[in-house]
Amino acid sequence: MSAEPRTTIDQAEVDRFSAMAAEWWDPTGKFKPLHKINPVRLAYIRDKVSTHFGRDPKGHRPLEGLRILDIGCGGGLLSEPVARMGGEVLGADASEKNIKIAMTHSAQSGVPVDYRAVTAEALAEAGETFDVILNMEVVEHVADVDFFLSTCASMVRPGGLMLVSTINRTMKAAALAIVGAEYVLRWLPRGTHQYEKLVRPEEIEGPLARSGMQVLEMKGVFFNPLQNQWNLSSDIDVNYMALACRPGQPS
Ligand SMILES: C[S@@+](CC[C@H](N)C(=O)[O-])C[C@H]1O[C@@H](n2cnc3c(N)ncnc32)[C@H](O)[C@@H]1O
Ligand SMILES: [Mg+2]
Repeated sequence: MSAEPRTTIDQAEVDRFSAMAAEWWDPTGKFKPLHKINPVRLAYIRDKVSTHFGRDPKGHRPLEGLRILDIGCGGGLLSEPVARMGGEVLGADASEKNIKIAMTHSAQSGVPVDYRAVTAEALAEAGETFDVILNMEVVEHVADVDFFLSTCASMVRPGGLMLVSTINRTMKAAALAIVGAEYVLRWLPRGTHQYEKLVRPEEIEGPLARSGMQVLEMKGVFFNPLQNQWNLSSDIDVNYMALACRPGQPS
């Protein structure tokens, strides 16, 4: 008897996102926190990716010609603005419903993105490779973090980058990102994040290093209630992003 193939899909998680799919592009809906955090993470992506590839971050289309995978793209909140910066974006999500919403939105806005309802393991199996992989707010929702990250890393070309954002598994994150955001402020539906599924920095660094990648920096992202906005921070106890590269020359 053969063993079940290894999968990154946690079906209950994918179903939860599918059930909310109609709200992806509503800035006041269930994905409001992602809309609010978008400016700071898009600026970070633009800066880091364009600088790494020798482009001018202030240029018109600084990501022109780079092949970019947005894994777990949801409704495309990142895929579209990254495509506007010139990236050739493949938006992949395990939920067909999310992909349908993303396709409809991109058809309406006229921003081309190659959306596909596939997993990272299916893309890797098909031999796909990328200059940049955006892995934003997904690791805390998958079935097998190690397999998910190493599969994504295997698709990063020499000289390429991967960005991973998630929530740290700390008491501070439980207080702010779960109790605060889901129960007190009600920014997110209850049950969006489970404490055990949150991901520590070393749990990202480990599989990436074993896949031959080098973590260049970890950056915190913190909500400032006085400014009512998210900013970069040196505190990685709650929300944070990891930037990693595969050594080598970009082709
Ligand atoms: C919190 S959303 C993040 C959406 C987007 N990356 C963003 O930051 O705006 C997580 C997404 O990951 C998707 N997802 C969960 N498990 C996945 C898997 N194993 N492979 C691909 N996508 C997955 C969900 O369907 C959902 O759309
Ligand atoms: Mg999340």
